[in-house]
Amino acid sequence: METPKQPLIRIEQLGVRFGSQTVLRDIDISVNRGDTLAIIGESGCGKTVLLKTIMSLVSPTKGRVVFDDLEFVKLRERELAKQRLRFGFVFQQAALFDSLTIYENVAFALREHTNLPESEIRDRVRDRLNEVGLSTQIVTKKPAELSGGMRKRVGLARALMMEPEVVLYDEPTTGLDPIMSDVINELIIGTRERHGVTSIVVTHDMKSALKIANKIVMLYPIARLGEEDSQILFKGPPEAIESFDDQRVVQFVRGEARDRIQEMTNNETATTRKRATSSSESGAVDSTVEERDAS
Ligand SMILES: Nc1ncnc2c1ncn2[C@@H]1O[C@H](COP(=O)(O)OP(=O)(O)OP(=O)(O)O)[C@@H](O)[C@H]1O
Repeated sequence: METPKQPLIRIEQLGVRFGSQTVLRDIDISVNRGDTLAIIGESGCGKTVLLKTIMSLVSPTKGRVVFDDLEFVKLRERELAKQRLRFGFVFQQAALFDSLTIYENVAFALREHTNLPESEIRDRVRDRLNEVGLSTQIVTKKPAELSGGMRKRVGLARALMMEPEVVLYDEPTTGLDPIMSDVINELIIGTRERHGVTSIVVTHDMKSALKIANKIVMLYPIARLGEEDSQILFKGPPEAIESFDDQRVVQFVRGEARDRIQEMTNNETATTRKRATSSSESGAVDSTVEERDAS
């Protein structure tokens, strides 16, 4: 009998806290080789923190992340740096070096981490740029001379240069028009098909999540949960999320605010009252309350 495949990434009972603020609580997720996992959820629920914890840029307060049987937090700096080369990142703002040309940006990791001859590096830069639909005519330009969509594609080309096994995307379609968003979706799908990479995509973009992912995890902000509630509202294939029986999930998928505006107003009023009470108790004048009331 065939032994079941071990997931490539195992996130087990993960918790992350910053001071008194708990951001992630009891998170269990497994990602198989070749999966595209989309992590969705409203602003501030901890998506980016989760991505950073996977890379050990943030340390867990509880639980662990295991990548290919390795716990990054237990590795020495040098070994950690080596293992991180198995990952590629596509950051929200493309995070290119402004003072470097596009060529220098895309070639950067190869120049830093390999002894490849410049001719080989040039060929790879050309191939990767072509793969994301960019011509080599842009190589002498600086990032500021490109559109947002072009910069994101340069960011993807750069992330692929070291032939990573896993690509992490943080909000890859944010700030792009619907056509360019779909170009990025197609590139994420194409990258997985061509290079067999495993992808983890943090996104607000439901359309994108439904199109690119074979697994979706929806997180919820801890502050809105009871102590015993699970922070993962949904975990499963995209086809199951649209008919999922949880109003919080339905609202997010449909992009409906419903009672949220009232709720935000109530929270704001409660905060203002609390400030007013404490300042009148201390005899001080609370200018914040006056400013808020006036607006
Ligand atoms: N290094 C840090 N120190 C303290 N608090 C942090 C740190 N990083 C993130 N946080 C807090 O953790 C919470 C979750 O942040 P995170 O960036 O993961 O949210 P998100 O779901 O990605 O939001 P968005 O969709 O708006 O990008 C926020 O309240 C944020 O202020």
